[in-house]
Amino acid sequence: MYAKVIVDVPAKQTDRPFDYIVPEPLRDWVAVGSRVGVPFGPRVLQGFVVELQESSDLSAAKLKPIEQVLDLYPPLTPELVELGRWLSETYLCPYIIALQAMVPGALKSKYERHVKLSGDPSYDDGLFRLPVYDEIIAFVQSKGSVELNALLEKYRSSGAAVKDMLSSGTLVEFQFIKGSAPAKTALTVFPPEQPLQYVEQIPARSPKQRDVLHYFADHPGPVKLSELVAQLKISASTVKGLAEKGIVAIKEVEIFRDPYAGRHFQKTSPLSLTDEQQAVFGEIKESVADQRHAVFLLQGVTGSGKTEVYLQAIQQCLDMQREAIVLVPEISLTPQMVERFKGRFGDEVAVMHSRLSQGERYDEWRKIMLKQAKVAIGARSAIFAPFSNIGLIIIDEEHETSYKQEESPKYHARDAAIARARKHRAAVVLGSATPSLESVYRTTEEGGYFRLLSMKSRVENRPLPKVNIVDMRDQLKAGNRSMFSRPLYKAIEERLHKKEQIVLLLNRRGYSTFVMCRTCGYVASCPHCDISLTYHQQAHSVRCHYCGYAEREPVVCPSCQSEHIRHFGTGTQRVEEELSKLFPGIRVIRMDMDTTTEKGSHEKWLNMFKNRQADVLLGTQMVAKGLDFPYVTLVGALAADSVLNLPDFRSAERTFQLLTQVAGRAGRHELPGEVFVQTYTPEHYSVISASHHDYAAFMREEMAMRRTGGYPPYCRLILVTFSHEQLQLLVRTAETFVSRLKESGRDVPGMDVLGPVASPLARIKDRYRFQCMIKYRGGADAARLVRQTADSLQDTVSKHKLQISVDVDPQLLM
Ligand SMILES: Nc1ncnc2c1ncn2[C@@H]1O[C@H](COP(=O)(O)OP(=O)(O)OP(=O)(O)O)[C@@H](O)[C@H]1O
Ligand SMILES: [Zn+2]
Ligand SMILES: [Zn+2]
Repeated sequence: MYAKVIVDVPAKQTDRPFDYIVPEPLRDWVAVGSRVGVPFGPRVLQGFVVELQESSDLSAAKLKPIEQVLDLYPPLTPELVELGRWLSETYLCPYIIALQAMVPGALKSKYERHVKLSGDPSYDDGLFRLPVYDEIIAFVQSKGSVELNALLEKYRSSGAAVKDMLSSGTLVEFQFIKGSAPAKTALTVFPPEQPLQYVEQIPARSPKQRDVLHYFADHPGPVKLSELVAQLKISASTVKGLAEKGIVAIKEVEIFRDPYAGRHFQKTSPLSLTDEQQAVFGEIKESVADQRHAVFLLQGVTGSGKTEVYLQAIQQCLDMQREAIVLVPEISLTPQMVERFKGRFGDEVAVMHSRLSQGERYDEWRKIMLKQAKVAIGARSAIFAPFSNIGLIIIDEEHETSYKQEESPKYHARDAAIARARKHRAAVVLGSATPSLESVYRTTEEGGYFRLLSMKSRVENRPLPKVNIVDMRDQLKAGNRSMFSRPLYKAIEERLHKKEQIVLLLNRRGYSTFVMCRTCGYVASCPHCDISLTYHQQAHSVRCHYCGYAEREPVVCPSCQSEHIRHFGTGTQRVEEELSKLFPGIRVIRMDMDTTTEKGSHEKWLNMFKNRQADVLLGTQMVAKGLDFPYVTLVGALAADSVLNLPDFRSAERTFQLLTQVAGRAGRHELPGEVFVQTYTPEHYSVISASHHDYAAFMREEMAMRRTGGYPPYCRLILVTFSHEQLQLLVRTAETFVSRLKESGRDVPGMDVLGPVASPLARIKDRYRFQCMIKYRGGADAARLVRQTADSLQDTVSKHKLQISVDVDPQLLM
């Protein structure tokens, strides 16, 4: 038997399957999707089996055997192996990168450098050696092989000897693939069927052993040894004594690290649906019941009860013995959200997100693999949950940009979901109050086969909050230089008085705090990137958000030596300071990148707010999504235009989405809500239609703009970014690329190559950046040409370490 293996070398030359012999003893272990160790040149590399064959086109004499199989069960299903191919072709990345993206981090290849003895250690070359040489030889021999770092650690003062032995060939180095992430096990006690039957056999001087038997009489079934010991206040040797007598058995059993262990989830039952919910649910249910592939775009206003529809649709799917995946944006994957799913489906839910430790993530993934979980809920990468019988995939807040991965493979989870659902004949539900234009377009005859479902009112006909637009230019004219307009100020005062709660949104991007000299206008900027440094209060430092460069906040201007240099702008920290000044005693919770890095902090803040230990929840986009707190009656968007001014054709869409989402946090329960949107561009249609909750009006206007401008969804885009330290070489390569692509794309209808131009972020980490944009309609022709053209520049690229990055359907144009 032969296997085709994709090896772990993400380069153009190796981006194809290589044939290997499957040796007899490994036959039962190797399957499509197995992770294997294979010899490749002088090394042993990790790879994935993508095909098995009875014969090979190459002669067996030329082929090498697979050396090891790394996991008990293949980490990828054949369907995922196939999806990997689709990802690599669609998003133009090496196949291995796509395959690795689908397995948990704990399984990503880790190579260790090991050493072993080259030959017979007793061989004496007659040369004088320090005694430590013999010690090292004896040590390595006793172990067979040793990790190089461990050896150097042990013989710390004899590093030179080790090096010497490596160069003389006494020791040889080889690479060793670290095997599968260790599953965690626990000693577990298995009781006999009739525990009390054995009580007589226990001598009276061992009353504790009798206690154990009585315990099992009341609690039949296996129990963790540690738990039993703690419960009965006995020692482990008591239980071992019983095991030696053959009364109980102690075995090592695999356990899952449960990130939600010890947490009780209130069991919930299905709510009776509103008419609108019922209508929507009916359609989804039918498609799930018929095992028919369909994509539904569910547009439901904030608070219309989309989540309840998801829950009932999942129930339907589980009833049919099929599995479900729920994607939510990372920042909405709050404990509140998890609770709603765990509350309904209990232990059948596996949760996958980046705040879990690698071990926890791995165990959640294994629960799916071993069919102990039927529902996977997680951020983007949960779309690769290794289920084999998917009935339903839900993508909540489908418009979110975080569904597009920024690193290779630059996939969009929405399209990966559709690709998977097709194979499984599953239904896809894309839910949002503000669906993306791309998805809406695909509900039209011209654009695709999505079906539009909508829910226009909130549950129990609660009114949507009243939204007031505040023109900040008027505020300035009236002499108010504060970041709070008069109306918002009054509204906050009133809520504090009534002990109601407030959510304040400040979008960080474009509004972070920078350091400027008032005398000469100097702005502290990163020496490696073309971007200003951001002020951080805690360390009194300034930092670059792209490369991590940091320095102390300057006290004199480096340019003119003036002392009038200080931090400016309205970061969340400044808003917090100003709030405390204006409203002494106000209790503020600030949620941004700085306050939520610690594990569990996100949850802690939200719990405090939920328990009304704070008046204000202040934050970045994090506070705009998914939160459902009954006492929030006021929402303020402090700088609504911060997104609008970004150089991106989606800026109006993003503004509309953000304002709608944050406004949706107010008045979701009995108390009515009110919203203030502070802006310098109150006449903009995205601001006006958000204030009227008028999605249709926004959509009409925005679609027309895109059609005229020739932007998605009326065409598709590929963004190609070039980067290098030398500007000239960079520009020359980018120009060659563009002219070659134009030449080869002459006959592709509707293809347009723009650029090259300097990227909006013109330099990162000392590398200049140029980009070109390809607009096209329809099929994969354009993508194929882009790949070919990039490949034709391969020589320049590898010779000068130039980088070409290709982004199909880009979400960020920086
Ligand atoms: N059929 C129902 N009967 C009673 N209450 C319901 C019903 N459906 C949902 N709710 C409640 O209404 C509130 C809003 O529902 P939910 O959070 O699901 O809305 P949503 O559409 O997901 O909102 P958003 O998009 O703003 O997150 C929740 O508190 C939910 O428990
Ligand atoms: Zn200065
Ligand atoms: Zn930098």
